Amino acid sequence: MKRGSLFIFFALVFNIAFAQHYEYIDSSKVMGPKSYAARVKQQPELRLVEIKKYIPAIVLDIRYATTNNFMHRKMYEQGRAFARLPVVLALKEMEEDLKNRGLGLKIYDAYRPYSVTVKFYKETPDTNFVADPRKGSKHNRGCAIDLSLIDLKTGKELEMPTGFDSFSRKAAANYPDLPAQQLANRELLKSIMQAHGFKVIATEWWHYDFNGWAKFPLLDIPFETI
Ligand SMILES: C[C@@H](N)C(=O)N[C@H](C)C(=O)O
Ligand SMILES: [Zn+2]
Repeated sequence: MKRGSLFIFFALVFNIAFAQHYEYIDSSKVMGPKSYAARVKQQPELRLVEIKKYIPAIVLDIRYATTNNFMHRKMYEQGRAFARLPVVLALKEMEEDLKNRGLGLKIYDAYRPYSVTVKFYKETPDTNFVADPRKGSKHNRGCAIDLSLIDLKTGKELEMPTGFDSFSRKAAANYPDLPAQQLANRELLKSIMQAHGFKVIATEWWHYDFNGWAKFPLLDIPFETI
């Protein structure tokens, strides 16, 4: 065998041996760090960016970087929030609108690596509240944000129907039987998010998908490599 062919042969064997394989999905549907880097070189306008860098005043409460979450353990090494550039630009516009009303944003979660979605599902296989890893989550595409509103004067969250990740009926985006102030706050969040290109999911008042999410592939990239 010629040297060139030998090199290609070993490169292929190496790739097959070390490529990431997933239990629930065709592995070619999930981008790892290498293929993501190649893709964003061609389309930098679709890259993941750190939300704080674009919106410094945004408040982060990244629950999966703490033990205060439904898994009761740290799922992320770092309490950081990333999303695709168009998502972050929409959030930035929204934050500017909100500032004029004395309100701000608090983020609980944004881009989430696919392998974390798999861990969620294995422990809580309830697809009302946790994405099915056969399809992946919009979070894995860098196109979903879990968030709430805060009062800029006090820094406190506006009163909402439930806490974050309360996997209950009351958490539904249209749950009707609530105190007037909670309903008003939830609906305010909904109308502002809709006006900026986001859509709430039926089961969780805090979870918003960015319109056009389907053109962004699923990713499994740790925060440290972004
Ligand atoms: C786990 C919860 N915060 C969430 O994001 N649920 C949706 C359905 C998801 O996993 O995409
Ligand atoms: Zn979510």
